[in-house]
Amino acid sequence: MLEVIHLTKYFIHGLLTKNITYAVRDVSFQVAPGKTLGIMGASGSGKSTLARLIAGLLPPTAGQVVYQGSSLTRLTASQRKLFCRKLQMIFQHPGLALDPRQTIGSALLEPLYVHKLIHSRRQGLDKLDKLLHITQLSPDVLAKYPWQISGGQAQRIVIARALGLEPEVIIADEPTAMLDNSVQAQILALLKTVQQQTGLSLILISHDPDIIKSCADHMVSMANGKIVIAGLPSEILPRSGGLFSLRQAMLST
Ligand SMILES: Nc1ncnc2c1ncn2[C@@H]1O[C@H](COP(=O)(O)OP(=O)(O)OP(=O)(O)O)[C@@H](O)[C@H]1O
Repeated sequence: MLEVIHLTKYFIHGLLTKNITYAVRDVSFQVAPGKTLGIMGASGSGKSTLARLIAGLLPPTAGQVVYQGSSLTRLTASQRKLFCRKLQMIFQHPGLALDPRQTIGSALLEPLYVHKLIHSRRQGLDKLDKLLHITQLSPDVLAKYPWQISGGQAQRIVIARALGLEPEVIIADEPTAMLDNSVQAQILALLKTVQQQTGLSLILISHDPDIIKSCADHMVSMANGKIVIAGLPSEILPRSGGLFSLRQAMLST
């Protein structure tokens, strides 16, 4: 269980007069294993700052993130390393998450060695096989560089790299914002399938009500750093009247 308890983050800026921006204010929620929490909100409402706080990439001004009963701020160095493996983040621009000088194969293998999840070339190849299978990528992608693949393939690779570390929580910050509708549906269906197979918790940040309605079990909506609405997406979000039904597209992938 992941718990966010009265989390607050403000930034102080300005040289002569100190200005304070409250990016996240007194935010609390829980995400159970196997469940998806959707986070919506306009630009600047605090979604990405909240994601970075949960991932431990930013220290909170107040409040805490508790994972499996332990507060992030009180983890020992080895617990922290394990938490960094168990919580993975996926961002909007998969291309930026991949080093242009590194082949895809090497990008997938490196974190497995760093976290000592593989100890030999044979184990590495077996693991790569499994990851390519789960993310429906062809083996010839392994020899390519990030600039030789499509945006959809790049996001699958980023997901494969995250899954290789056997995460229990994934925070996906607008993971499909740069992709066209059909690829978007494939990537979301992939995340859903993996969640059903592994029971991981998913925090899905999106400004798109169709995505939240199709994927999230619960949702919160943020404004000015605060949660202003929380509940079931089906009760909070209006019916989709669009021509493109994301749920149908996801089911047909
Ligand atoms: N490092 C920082 N220093 C100062 N202010 C910051 C910093 N990071 C974020 N902010 C401010 O905090 C507020 C929330 O920003 P944040 O990026 O979390 O919003 P967001 O909802 O993710 O926006 P978007 O959807 O555009 O990515 C904004 O007013 C932003 O300018």
